[in-house]
Amino acid sequence: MVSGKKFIYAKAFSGFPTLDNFRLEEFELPDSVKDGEVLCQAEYLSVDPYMRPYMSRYPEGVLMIGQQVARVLKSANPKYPEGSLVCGKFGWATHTLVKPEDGDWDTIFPLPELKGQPSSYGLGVLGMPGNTAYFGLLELGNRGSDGAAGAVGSVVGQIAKIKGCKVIGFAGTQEKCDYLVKELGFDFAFNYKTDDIKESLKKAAPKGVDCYFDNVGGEISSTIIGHMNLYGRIAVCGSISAYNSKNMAKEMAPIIQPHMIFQQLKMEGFVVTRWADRWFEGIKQNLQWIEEGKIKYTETVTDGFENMPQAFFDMLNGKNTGKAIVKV
Ligand SMILES: NC(=O)C1=CN([C@@H]2O[C@H](COP(=O)(O)OP(=O)(O)OC[C@H]3O[C@@H](n4cnc5c(N)ncnc54)[C@H](OP(=O)(O)O)[C@@H]3O)[C@@H](O)[C@H]2O)C=CC1
Ligand SMILES: CCCCCC(=O)/C=C/[C@H]1[C@H](O)CC(=O)[C@@H]1CCCCCCC(=O)O
Repeated sequence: MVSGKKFIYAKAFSGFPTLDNFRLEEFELPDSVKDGEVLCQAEYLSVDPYMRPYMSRYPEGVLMIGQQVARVLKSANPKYPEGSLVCGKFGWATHTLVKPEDGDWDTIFPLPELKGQPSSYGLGVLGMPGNTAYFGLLELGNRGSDGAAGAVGSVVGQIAKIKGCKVIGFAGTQEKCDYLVKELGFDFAFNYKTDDIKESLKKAAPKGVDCYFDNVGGEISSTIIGHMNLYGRIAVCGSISAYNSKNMAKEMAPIIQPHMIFQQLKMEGFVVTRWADRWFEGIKQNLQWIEEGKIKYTETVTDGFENMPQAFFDMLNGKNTGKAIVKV
């Protein structure tokens, strides 16, 4: 018998996740596939911030959610030949039997041609996080990012540079700040754990901030918003500063409304799937920028499927630079 492994969401998250929240199980793989079915084997799995807040929508006992790049092991579906690579929302599992339906690209789609870039980039700059940066920035905002050294923020800042903006990033270590400025070409990067946000902004943006790409929420965001110029724009992408809170709805941050009113700011939240119909445009453009050397990208790779929870904790703790990935 050949078996696969999967992580079950065993106990609801409360505060920062722990090993108790997960249970590793084995399951039997089918010997063959039926008409239309595909059996996939994970090669790379993604650990993302959304997994922490999104799991509150699910009961205990379900498979942990998530996306992966997988190889087709067995196929009875001509769109997914054996040996080809797919991107699948298959959860934290080493193997997945799926029957792709027409139009259900959200569950599985063939990994696009990445022209020699690592297939794992399909979970990062050439996938959901890269598209979040591309559409979120170009459709809703511009310039300035926090959570800047991660999968989304690192691309946001580089696209903003491509578009001729002055870019300021915030990240949690001096090494990440050095990486943003020296490697990625940000104009300024500050350590939000040690630098005073107001003083940093006075130095880097003495005339104020026009646009803000918000990945973190909370006090830092309120401070940045308080430094924004007339008619400034805020793209609200995430609020990771509160994802591990026991009660996110009760988190307190300085009130932003007076500044929003007097500076007549425009703030808009988004989920990247809003641009599902343009998904491959984002991937194609980010790939072109990588090939032209205009976007640089890095990953923090954890080896071993069994280490999925640890990789998840590490990402939430800021141990990753660029995209946090698990290699099976
Ligand atoms: N709206 C949408 O459609 C999407 C939204 N998102 C959001 O974008 C944000 C970034 O995601 P992604 O790039 O994948 O993740 P990252 O690769 O940036 O990883 C998460 C990072 O967040 C930082 N972080 C952790 N805790 C805090 C905190 N309390 N305050 C500030 N920073 C913190 C850490 O870096 P550090 O060392 O700097 O602290 C960590 O490395 C998240 O909020 C996510 O939910 C992502 C995809 C789609
Ligand atoms: C307060 C929570 C904000 C979370 C913001 C965020 O990170 C959103 C990420 C989504 C993105 O917009 C598109 C996605 O793919 C991310 C979420 C995917 C959830 C899938 C859940 C279903 C499943 O896999 O079973």
